[in-house]
Amino acid sequence: MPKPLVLASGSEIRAEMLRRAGLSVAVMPARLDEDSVKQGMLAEDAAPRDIADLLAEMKAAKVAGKRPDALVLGCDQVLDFEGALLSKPESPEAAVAQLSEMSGKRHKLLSACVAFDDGKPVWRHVGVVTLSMRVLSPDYIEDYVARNWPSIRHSVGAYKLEEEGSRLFTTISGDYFTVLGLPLLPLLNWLAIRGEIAT
Ligand SMILES: Nc1nc2c(ncn2[C@H]2C[C@H](O)[C@@H](COP(=O)(O)OP(=O)(O)OP(=O)(O)O)O2)c(=O)[nH]1
Repeated sequence: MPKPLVLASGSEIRAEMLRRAGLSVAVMPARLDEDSVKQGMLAEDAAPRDIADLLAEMKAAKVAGKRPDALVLGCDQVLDFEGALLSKPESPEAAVAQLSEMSGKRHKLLSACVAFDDGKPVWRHVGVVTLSMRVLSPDYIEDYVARNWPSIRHSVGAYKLEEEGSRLFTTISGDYFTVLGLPLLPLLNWLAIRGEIAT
């Protein structure tokens, strides 16, 4: 009998991706102090993928205790730009500065997902995508942020690929869903193998 699925994330796009795939999912955001965990791991020179993986596990663990009956998914996405870990821009000005820095260069998005069952981690995956940003004019960056701030403020890269953000890139090497924040295909593969979803 398939177990109930709980997404320990406040990310609308993650819930939307799962629901659009036909999965019934309950949302229970974990509400962690991510910044202090990130700062602690960066102080120990942790790799971006390890930071994303640990945060995803911590979010899943926090909610798994409340829902022992369910499969609980914790997620986290980090942006690796030339070895630095960027976070969601806190203001339109910060978004303009971040996009200006990334213009004409490549960065990576790493989307981690960890699944808990019976109070312990039973599956994990970190999806990695390399994005090549085109050279953007300062005027366009200003206009782009002014037009899209209410939407892009929730994205770690200050863009949404499924919206005007697609215009920022010349190539993307990796999985579309991973850019949006979830390694959806590996997750669906695992759920199918476990018999949690029909195929
Ligand atoms: N719709 C959309 N969202 C994006 C895109 N790129 C990144 N994101 C979002 C996905 C996540 O919601 C967010 C990454 O931040 P986090 O991994 O910390 O998740 P968030 O704070 O949203 O929720 P959570 O910490 O899981 O409760 O950025 C994109 O291209 N499109």
